[in-house]
Amino acid sequence: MLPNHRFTSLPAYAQLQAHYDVLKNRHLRDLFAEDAERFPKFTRQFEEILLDFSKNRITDETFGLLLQLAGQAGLTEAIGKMFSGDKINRTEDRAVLHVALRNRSNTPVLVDGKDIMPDVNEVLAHMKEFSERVRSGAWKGYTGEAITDIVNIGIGGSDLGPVMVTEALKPYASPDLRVHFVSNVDGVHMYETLQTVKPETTLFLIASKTFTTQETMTNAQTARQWFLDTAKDEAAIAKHFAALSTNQAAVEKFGIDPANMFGFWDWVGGRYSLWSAIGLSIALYIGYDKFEELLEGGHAMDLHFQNTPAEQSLPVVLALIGIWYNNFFGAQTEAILPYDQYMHRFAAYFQQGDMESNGKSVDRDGNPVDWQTGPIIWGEPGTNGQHAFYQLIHQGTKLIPCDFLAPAISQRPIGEHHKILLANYFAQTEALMNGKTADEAADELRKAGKSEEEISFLTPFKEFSGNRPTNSILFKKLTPRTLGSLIALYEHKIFTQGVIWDIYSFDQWGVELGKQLASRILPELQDDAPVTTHDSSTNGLINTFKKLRNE
Ligand SMILES: O=P(O)(O)OC[C@H]1O[C@@H](O)[C@H](O)[C@@H](O)[C@@H]1O
Repeated sequence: MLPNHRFTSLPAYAQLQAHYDVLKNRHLRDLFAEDAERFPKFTRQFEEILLDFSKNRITDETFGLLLQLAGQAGLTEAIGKMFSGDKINRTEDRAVLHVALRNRSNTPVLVDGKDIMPDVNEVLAHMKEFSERVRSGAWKGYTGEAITDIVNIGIGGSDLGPVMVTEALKPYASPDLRVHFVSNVDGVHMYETLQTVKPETTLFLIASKTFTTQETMTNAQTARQWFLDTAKDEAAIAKHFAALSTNQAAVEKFGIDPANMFGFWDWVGGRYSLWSAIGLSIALYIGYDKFEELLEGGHAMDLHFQNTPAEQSLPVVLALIGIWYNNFFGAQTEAILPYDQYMHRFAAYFQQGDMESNGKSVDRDGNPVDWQTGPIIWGEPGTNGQHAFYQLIHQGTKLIPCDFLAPAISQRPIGEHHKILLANYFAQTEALMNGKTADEAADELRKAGKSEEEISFLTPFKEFSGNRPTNSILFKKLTPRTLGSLIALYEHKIFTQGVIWDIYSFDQWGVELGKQLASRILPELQDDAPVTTHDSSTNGLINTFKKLRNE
């Protein structure tokens, strides 16, 4: 169990509050002018990843106080508890051990006194053997043809991680194997996917920790039926369906051969499960060796998080900077902006990772919090975002801390593209920091030949306040190892913030109510009788739906 504390009662909280009152009016331009050492002081390196957090509204004092906050919240102890298999997911009475899935050191990890590493290694060996057979063409479909298409059917954590990673690591993929993801229960998603594949050469992965999720089970049944419409023989299912799950009984009931089941455990949270059997689509797509490199990258970041003092730890730094804006500046959101097209689902992945983990409003004692917890996470790849929503980041009324991520080496070096991309990457954080003063804006207008009257009208619109904070994460190349480290970096950032905010980051009760109500409503949609069992809005909507579908 994690020790409880009131976030706002930590001594450093009050000190930070007082410090904020002084610092809130300081401009980053001045902080840089006063301190030539900001870059060396506020950068941290991990392998081929550089984190520059110097363009944040912090001083040495701020950073020192934030570190004290982490210390007072018992971060070191909490990290120890997670890695040692303590049941820190208290409301579900579970350990939190996605780190064991990528524990390449293979040191024993105990849950209820039993070392779980042999089980982890056994599933990995199964994934290796299976993915190698499929990729080499040794695994045959029911007509004797090799597999050309993988369809992963899953949702939430059983979808977003594999989608994000297979997109990010596309350059490592086999040209002979396509991978598709069906998540939405909207039949359109399944329909469109099935248009592009053939039953004889398709392997379906039914990815569900619980194997009860309505969307996934519905999609899986549809896929099964579609397959049997052609194959005609239930025995053929064994060659075309595999299950990634913790629920063996439900897998068998569905009709999947237990030999094609890849298990994992209740101590793997859905949104932390891409490292588990849920990552089978990744192993199939990029090959098991590359999947292992991804695990190694995650593990290297785990060791860094465990063994590095807080002030040197990249995840801790990211977490503290986030808390500074979230809890003192009142920022509501954080943008994740990768300057790498292959990372186009990275922000979407961490929408679940962060918002499902830290979107909580009771503390670990069950009392309502009176401080802000998890931020709204959003983002799109640069440079697309620049031409869409950056206007608001530069000149809007909201403070939006941003993470800018970019590789030094492109996976696809074509002409001048990467230099242009990176010029934009560097320019944006510089612009957000410095802004443009009214004098600078007026000078530019004067040089462009505008009249004094035009200059005085236009200047306020052309002025940029600047002082808008960013982190820059610059890495050498988006390899499987680096991606693994980047994912683990954000995972541990989320963990650190949850510890400091005194909330439980590894349950997700907030998703249950909607599920319950949907299962109550579904039978009501079976006929056309008007419903009266809900509030007037819900009744009205359901009854309008029933009318519209029959017109
Ligand atoms: O893998 P399962 O059991 O089908 O669950 C899928 C998703 O279901 C959602 O309800 C949960 O909020 C997610 O955390 C989870 O990843």
